[in-house]
Amino acid sequence: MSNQSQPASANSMVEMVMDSTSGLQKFKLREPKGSSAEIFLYGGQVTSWKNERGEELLFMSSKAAFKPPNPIRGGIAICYPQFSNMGSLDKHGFARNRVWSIDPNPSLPPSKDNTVVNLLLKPTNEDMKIWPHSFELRLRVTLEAGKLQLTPRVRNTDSKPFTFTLAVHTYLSVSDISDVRVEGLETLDYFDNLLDQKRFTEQGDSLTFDSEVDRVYLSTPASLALIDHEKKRTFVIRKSGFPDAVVWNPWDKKSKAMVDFGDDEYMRMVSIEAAAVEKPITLKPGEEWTGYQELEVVSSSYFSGQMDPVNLKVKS
Ligand SMILES: O=P(O)(O)OC[C@H]1O[C@H](O)[C@H](O)[C@@H](O)[C@@H]1O
Repeated sequence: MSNQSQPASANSMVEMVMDSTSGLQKFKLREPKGSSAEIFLYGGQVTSWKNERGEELLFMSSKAAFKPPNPIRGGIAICYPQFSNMGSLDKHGFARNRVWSIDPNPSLPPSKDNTVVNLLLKPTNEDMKIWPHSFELRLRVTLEAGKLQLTPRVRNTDSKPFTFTLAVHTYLSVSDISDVRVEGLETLDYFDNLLDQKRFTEQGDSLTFDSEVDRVYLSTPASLALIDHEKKRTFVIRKSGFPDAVVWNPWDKKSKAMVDFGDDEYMRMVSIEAAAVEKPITLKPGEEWTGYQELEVVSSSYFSGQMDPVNLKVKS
């Protein structure tokens, strides 16, 4: 068995277990300070990230179907090789509907504490029929105290170039959608998926929610922040390799239309996704692309909406 099933250090642990409810295989990670994460081989999907007090930081729907070939409604999914309906494939591509494997050759330097899982997805013959490009999609998930890091990589193992879009579809858990704000998107242009992907410019000081939101923000900064007033908690989303950021909340009507989502669950989640959407990525044979998304959770007492997400300081 891979060394990923062994204790990584004295107090950190990576083990592979069978999820008793779904019968699917998953990794359980625990780092020395006591925070934990779970990653399913199905979809390469992160389904849980808990702080050291055992509080869940990601949103997972109570109606999520852990039954292939359905995508899992919540956690963090990799949308590849197509974001949303921007191509001929089913929405968000097929990576989230496939069983990934353990990456035998992650070829990345080991991380400090080593609470890491390395996954790999290669196309099947069936996949090649709908998307005829040979690739290796890797995902490294690293858990540190207060931080969850995802490093997706795509290698072209074909003899001709191919082009893809990719998003790290992250459902963050919030106390009340009406009481949170996203900072870092001010003055940016976005495509509004609710208005035929027309381009607009963000006018507000920060993004708040009082109706359905489904936007692709363009040329976004390396850090964004989601401030949860009631929980006095801030998620900092740091990213590289991803120029865009998708922000999504289905609100009440769409929630009712989704079979794997509770009618009121939109109140307790917001999806913020590091994404490469506006300018699809082209890889020549042998080339590799690397992206990175880090989530950090910090306690916050910022009520002014004036936080600088890069430095985690209140702007003067
Ligand atoms: O229902 P799903 O296929 O999982 O997609 C859920 C959502 O994902 C993204 O955030 C898109 O921008 C939305 O348009 C979509 O509704």
